Amino acid sequence: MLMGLKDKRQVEKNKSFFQSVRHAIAGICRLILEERNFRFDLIISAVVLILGFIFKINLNDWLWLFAAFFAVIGSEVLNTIVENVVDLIVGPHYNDLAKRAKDIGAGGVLLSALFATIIGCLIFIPRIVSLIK
Ligand SMILES: Nc1ncnc2c1ncn2[C@@H]1O[C@H](COP(=O)(O)OP(=O)(O)OP(=O)(O)O)[C@@H](O)[C@H]1O
Repeated sequence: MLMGLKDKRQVEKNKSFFQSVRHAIAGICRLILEERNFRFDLIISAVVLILGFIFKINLNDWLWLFAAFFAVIGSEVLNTIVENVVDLIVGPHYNDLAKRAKDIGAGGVLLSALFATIIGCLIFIPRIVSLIK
């Protein structure tokens, strides 16, 4: 009980590799439970994964899909960090620099989503077209 409480309010460095991993997993759980956009990205990724199996795409296409997937996830993680740090600093007050930082973070996510959409279209549209023909 005391250990758990101590762990919850820990501010010093992690003492072991397993403690680092435990905190990293807690971070991933937070992303899934608290970030709607992150959940949306995971659902889209699952759909694309299923499409990849259905169309039997090749290794090169899989590599591009994973690159796109991690680009979106990575930018979503960075955006969430920016949002949290900005909220920590300015709190619930309007601030021009806060708006600037959050809008730029959101812009990064949008750009990576655009990159992922282009990759998805380049991989799947020709296959869907040849299926229809
Ligand atoms: N403290 C602030 N000062 C000025 N503008 C702000 C502030 N907080 C939020 N905003 C504006 O509101 C927008 C949304 O805020 P925030 O990113 O916190 O919400 P969100 O719903 O978590 O966003 P997302 O859809 O990216 O998850 C920001 O992009 C920014 O334009």
